[in-house]
Order: sequence, then C-alpha cells, then structure tokens
Amino acid sequence: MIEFRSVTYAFDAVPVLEECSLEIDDGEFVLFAGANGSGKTTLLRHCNGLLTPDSGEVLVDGTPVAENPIRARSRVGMVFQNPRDQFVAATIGDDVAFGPENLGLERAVIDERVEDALEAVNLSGRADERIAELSGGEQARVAIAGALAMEPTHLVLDEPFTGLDDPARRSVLKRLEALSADGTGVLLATHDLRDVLGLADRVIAMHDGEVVVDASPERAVRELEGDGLAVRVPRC
Ligand SMILES: Nc1ncnc2c1ncn2[C@@H]1O[C@H](COP(=O)(O)OP(=O)(O)OP(=O)(O)O)[C@@H](O)[C@H]1O
Repeated sequence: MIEFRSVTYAFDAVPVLEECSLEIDDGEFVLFAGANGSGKTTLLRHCNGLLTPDSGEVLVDGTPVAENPIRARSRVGMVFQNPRDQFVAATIGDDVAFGPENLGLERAVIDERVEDALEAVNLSGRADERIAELSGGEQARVAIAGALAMEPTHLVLDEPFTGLDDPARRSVLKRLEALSADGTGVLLATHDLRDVLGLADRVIAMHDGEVVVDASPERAVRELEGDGLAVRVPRC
C-alpha cells in the first residue's frame, strides 16, 4: 500500500501540493488526471523519495519513505516521461540489470529477473540489442522492464505515452493491463485518458495541487469535464 498523509510540498516557496492524503491499495490500477502543472508529477515523485514532503509523510507498505528510501525504491518502480533520460547502459539487458545489480543480488538472480522483466514487456531474447536503435515504443517497454526487474509492488508511470504512436501506445497499455492482472499496482499519470479508463479501478484528478476527484472511472467521467476528459474538473 502507498499512503500519503497530509503531504504538503513547495518549490522555492511556491506551494504545489496542499495537504494531500491518499491511500492506494496493492494491486489497484489508478489513473492520475489533471491539467499541466496540477501537481501529478510532484505527487508521484514522493512515492519513492525523489521528493520529500515539507510536511506530512508518505508510507510504502507501512514504512515512511523518508526512513528507508532504498526500500521504497525497490518497492515502487518509476517510469518517467522520456525513457531516454532514464537509461544507464547501451544495451537492453545491461540497462534492465542495473537496478538489481545495485541491490547486490547474485548474478543468477539478476539474470532471472532480467529474463522475467523482458518477458513481461514482450522483449524476450533481445537483451543484446542496443537501446539507441529501438523504436520509441520499444524504449518505453525497456524502461518498464527496468522498473519491473526490481520486482516492485507498484509501478508509477508519468506520461509514458508521450511521443509514442498508436501501435506503441497500445503495446505499452497491453503490458500494463497484464501486469495489473498479475497483481502489480499501477499508478499512471496521463493527459490522455483514451483507452485507459477501461483498465483503471480508480481515477484521481488533481487541480492546483489538490485531489479534486477520487472515484471509480464511471463516476470520474461524470465529474470530469472538458476536452478529452482531461483537465477541467469541478471541486467535489
Ligand atoms: N523543479 C521545479 N522547480 C520549480 N517549480 C516546479 C518544478 N517542477 C514542477 N514545478 C511546478 O510545480 C507545479 C506542479 O508541476 P507538476 O509537474 O507536478 O504538474 P503536472 O500535473 O505533473 O504537470 P504536467 O502534466 O505538465 O507534467 C507547476 O506549477 C510547476 O511549474
């Protein structure tokens, strides 16, 4: 479970998150919606200690992130908007192995994790390929595999579809659906709710750093308004 308890955060004294409280159960598929600058990225970066609350706290599986950020990082996998910024190695296999290597695991365990993670994103047998030569959709899947190799309980994805064409987007979504079905919690921030509402258990919409809708997809659709369901949201 990921818990936000009254989390407040400011960038250079400009408040971004205001007393955010949320509980995300294991295995939930949660969509984060909201306009540019509403605070989705800032909120999600607290899940594994990339940002630390000014007040309040975030707990992962019962332990405050601030107390044990390494544990939080191994439980909450993060996939950012531009996967290219996330890669640390030239080949698929080396990149996916990087996280487990840093956990100090034995080679055989690392190899098994890499194999499993590549299989989960449909990239089995391609460990030796160079990341720079992959398509955008394949790169997005490598980034997801890198997070999965940590065997996280939750996967956080921040605008993972940016720059992807429709087939690549569908491929990533299919993988997320399968992971969710296997019990991995998915927290997905996206402007584009097309195709994803049907996968979600819950939609959280943010506005000016506050959670303004937290509901089932069906109810959230009724409460959200504006183009593409994306951004203009009423207060609940
Ligand atoms: N590194 C930073 N320094 C200063 N202000 C920042 C920084 N990162 C974000 N902000 C500000 O914090 C607010 C929330 O931004 P955030 O990126 O969390 O929103 P978002 O909902 O994820 O938006 P987007 O959909 O555009 O990614 C915005 O006003 C943004 O300008």
